[in-house]
Amino acid sequence: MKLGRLNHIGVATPSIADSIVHYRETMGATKIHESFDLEAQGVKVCFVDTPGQNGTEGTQIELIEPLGPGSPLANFLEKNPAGGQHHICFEVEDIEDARKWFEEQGKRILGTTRIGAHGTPIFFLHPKDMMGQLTEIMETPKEGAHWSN
Ligand SMILES: CC[C@@H](C(=O)O)C(=O)SCCNC(=O)CCNC(=O)[C@H](O)C(C)(C)COP(=O)(O)OP(=O)(O)OC[C@H]1O[C@@H](n2cnc3c(N)ncnc32)[C@H](O)[C@@H]1OP(=O)(O)O
Ligand SMILES: [Co+2]
Repeated sequence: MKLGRLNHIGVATPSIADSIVHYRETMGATKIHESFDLEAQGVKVCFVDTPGQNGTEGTQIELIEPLGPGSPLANFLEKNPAGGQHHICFEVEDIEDARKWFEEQGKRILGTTRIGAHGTPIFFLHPKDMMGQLTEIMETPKEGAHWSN
């Protein structure tokens, strides 16, 4: 498996509305997308784009707020009521190859491969197996490709 670009940093927040004000007014972000509900993942999502430099592609902050009972963010926000950095997400060319790569190393994969907020397949790796970092792996978006659960 070859590691691809950093797609996003997931930031848990008790209020996307408050976080938008923070990113716009304190951080000077100019490209903040409309938020949307991702019920299957138990989160409300809002992307904040950060521009690239010297020809490199920028990346995104993925603001996530709990949605509904049993959200995967519930415990995290209980421990960190103000929110904070929750996960990092890297792209890979082939999600099944990546899954095998991590499985062969004995890393715990959290649940199934499913469709994430960017419309491509994703899976999560347990933070305790990943140097303390909850890690999301996502297949690189490809023109014309369409995935569904
Ligand atoms: C927007 C959609 C999608 C996308 O397309 O980008 C997303 O990003 S969705 C993001 C939200 N979804 C997920 O996080 C799914 C995967 N997460 C999980 O399966 C669980 O949240 C978890 C990581 C297994 C934690 O489960 P939980 O029930 O909350 O367990 P604990 O609180 O007991 O935690 C166990 C242990 O792990 C530490 N921990 C928990 N979360 C994190 C974290 N985000 N980063 C680092 N460490 C984390 C926690 O502190 C516990 O450690 P100890 O206290 O030492 O036991
Ligand atoms: Co994510």
